[in-house]
Amino acid sequence: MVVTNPITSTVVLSCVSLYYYFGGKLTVSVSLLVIYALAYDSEHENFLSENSQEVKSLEPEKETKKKKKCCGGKDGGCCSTKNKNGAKKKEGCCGSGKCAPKNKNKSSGARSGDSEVTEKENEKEAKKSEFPMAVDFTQSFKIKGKSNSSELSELKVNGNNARPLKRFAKRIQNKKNDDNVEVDIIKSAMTISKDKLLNSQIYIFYSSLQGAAARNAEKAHVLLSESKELESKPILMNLDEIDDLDEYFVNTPVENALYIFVLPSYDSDCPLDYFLQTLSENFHDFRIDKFPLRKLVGYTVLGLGDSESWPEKFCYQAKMTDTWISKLGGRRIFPVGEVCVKVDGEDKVTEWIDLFCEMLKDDEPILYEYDENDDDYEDPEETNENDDDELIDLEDIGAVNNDSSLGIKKMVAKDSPTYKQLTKQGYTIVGSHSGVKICRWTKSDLRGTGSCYKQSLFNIVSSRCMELTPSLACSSKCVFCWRHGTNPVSKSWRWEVDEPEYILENALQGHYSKIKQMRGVPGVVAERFAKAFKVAHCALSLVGEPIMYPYINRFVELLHSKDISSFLVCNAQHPDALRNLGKVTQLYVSIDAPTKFDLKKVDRPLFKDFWERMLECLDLINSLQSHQRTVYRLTLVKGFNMGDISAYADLVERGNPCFIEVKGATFAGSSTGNGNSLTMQNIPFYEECTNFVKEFSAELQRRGLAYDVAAEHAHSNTILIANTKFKINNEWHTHIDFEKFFTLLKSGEEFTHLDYMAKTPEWALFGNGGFAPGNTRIHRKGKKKNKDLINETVTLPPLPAAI
Ligand SMILES: Cc1cc2nc3c(=O)[nH]c(=O)nc-3n(C[C@H](O)[C@H](O)[C@H](O)COP(=O)(O)O)c2cc1C
Ligand code: SF4
Repeated sequence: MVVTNPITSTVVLSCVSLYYYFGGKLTVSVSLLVIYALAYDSEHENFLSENSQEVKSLEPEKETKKKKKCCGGKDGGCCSTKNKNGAKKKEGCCGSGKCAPKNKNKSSGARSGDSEVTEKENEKEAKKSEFPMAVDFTQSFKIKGKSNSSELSELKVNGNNARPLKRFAKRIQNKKNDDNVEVDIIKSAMTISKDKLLNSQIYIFYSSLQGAAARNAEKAHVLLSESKELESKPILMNLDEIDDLDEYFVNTPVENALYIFVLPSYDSDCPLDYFLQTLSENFHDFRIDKFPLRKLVGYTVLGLGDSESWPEKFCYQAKMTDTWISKLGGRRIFPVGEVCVKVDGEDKVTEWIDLFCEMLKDDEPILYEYDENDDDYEDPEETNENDDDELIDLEDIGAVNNDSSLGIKKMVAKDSPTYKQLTKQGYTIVGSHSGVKICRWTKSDLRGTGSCYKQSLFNIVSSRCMELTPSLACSSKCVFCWRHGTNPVSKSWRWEVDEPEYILENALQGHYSKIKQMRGVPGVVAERFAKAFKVAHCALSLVGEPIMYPYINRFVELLHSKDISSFLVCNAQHPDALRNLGKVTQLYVSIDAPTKFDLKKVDRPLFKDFWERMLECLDLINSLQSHQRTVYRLTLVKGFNMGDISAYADLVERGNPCFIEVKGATFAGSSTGNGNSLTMQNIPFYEECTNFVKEFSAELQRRGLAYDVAAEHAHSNTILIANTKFKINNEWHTHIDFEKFFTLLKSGEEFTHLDYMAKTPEWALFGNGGFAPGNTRIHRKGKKKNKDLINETVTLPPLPAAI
């Protein structure tokens, strides 16, 4: 029996309850039911009889119920209710008010002949109706906007909504991030204008009291006038003779103007004061466009001064000019030159002008802003979101590649997600398996704010260092790796191989192109910038395992033939490659943990016999490769590998390296996606690193091993323990004499690490901080100063960001 009337349902339920209550006294219940039915019937005619009819006509009723729902048709769909005879009783549309014809026909034969007039009446009636209209709420859960059939089918096919919906959201997020990245790139790396710099009209402004600036401005004028590539002859102008400075510094004389300033500095009254005052006033004058000089194609400043007599105010007015022109919207297209007329002479001016002329021909994008924080580590969120969707573990690909039917593949093909990911992170992918990336220390050194720790420990100048790997693939997945496993992993080489010549040529090109982009960044030191175009060192590390590259020896030889020193870092997992390695300037072995158990935890190596492999490598360091300058690199991760000093000492005893470089890990964000669960708690403080090193050194000495703490670079939590054979006459010689290295190499004679060492400077010795003189230390906002590091630190006033 089907009971639909709510009152009836209540009565029946009551009866059943009473039946049970009275212990199955059916008679009582039935009598109560009959009494109620009689009473109800007298009030509602034929209640029982009508209900019995309803039961009989079950199928038509079903249809009636169905039609009470919104038809969900186009234009809002039609809603209708019918009376018990099946005739139209009430009608309403939940959307536009139009009834979809399909449903009209279906609902009843009586509807087929309805006229438009009737429809309108019905609409009115529906509006008057007190009953709520039926609404299909399933529509509310559909994804808004343009439907994407593939997304929807993905949702359907999967069956489990959680995962695809997450992926869907992720992709939307990716899209958003991609857009942001694009905007940022456009903002920070835009070229000056659509026109080439060579098509611009150059104005050379100078101011001079004693003639030096006038002479050098004239020199620039002559050199630029001789250039056949410049479309217009440059114009030379004495700032002090311009009647109305606004003609040039509020308005611009022509549309394609490019300004060069050749300026002295005077700490006493001079005409330049008026010029600088005018610029400052213009900047603060609310009636003037805030950035009037954005109309310029670009500008640059060459300062002349005297660094001996005015070290504190060296070229300060040239720097002020740079600041104001930039504040007024000018785009710096070349680093500010600072020439000391006493020390450098006028050759340096010529050098600056020559390089400037070279740069005019370049279409390379120019960075106008540079945030050092960008280089520290990638945004973990950004990296993580692609972990499971896009990045492919190349070990797995390797397995696929073993299928001979597929042939040898490229390690990182141009159209692969890994390629996209790595280039997004700033890598220049060279060929199919090498990468080059300008390191943050290179940028920092270019800006005069300090080199990396390898300068204090070994004499590497960061602005002349290229960071490169000939193998983006690695055989470990270290927890502290700043790539978060975005690089390919594999135990052995399974890919196409590029020739060393090709890699080096293109890597240098990629490196120089990134250096060029730095020419507009505030603070770039022109002299370092010029020298950066002659790479002197190559750090073969970056990401991946360089020693896996089959032609690593040929590659290193090629570097040396160009007077580029080689610093090769290996992960101690490839003893065969290490056995065959030729001479390198310095050979690193990463010792990421002192015990088998810890090493597995930290490095997550792919090899099952990883521990035996490492020990074999250490034996090689102590035998076949003992002629090399060998370094153990320890990366300290709190809670992972800082405990067992005695076990570390065992490894030192085994390999007997020249140096032990101890470095606190840097936080590269944590990522659960690839098992990297590091947090800031795992990053040791400098004091913890120094304590570790002192204990370590004491343990080595206790065993009769000749090691002691030698140098440091406190800024990057790095300390060097050296074998005391590098202490000559009680003075540490941990630095490298590069000239000597190349001379020895070219001589063809055999030589060892003891033949090209150089004295460690005072500032680099342990306890002195290791911050190289000639640089300005900048403390980042919010970063607590370490009381041990207060020597030679200056906090610079913020430079205006160029527009
Ligand atoms: C009185 C005086 C003050 C100076 N003040 C500075 C100074 O503050 N900073 C600086 O770098 N050079 C300073 N210099 C050096 C000049 O800037 C330098 O000699 C410059 O080449 C002069 O250019 P000019 O011959 O075109 O006037 C000063 C020189 C003099 C004579
Ligand atoms: S040695 Fe390494 S950290 Fe230092 S500048 Fe070169 S690439 Fe950068």
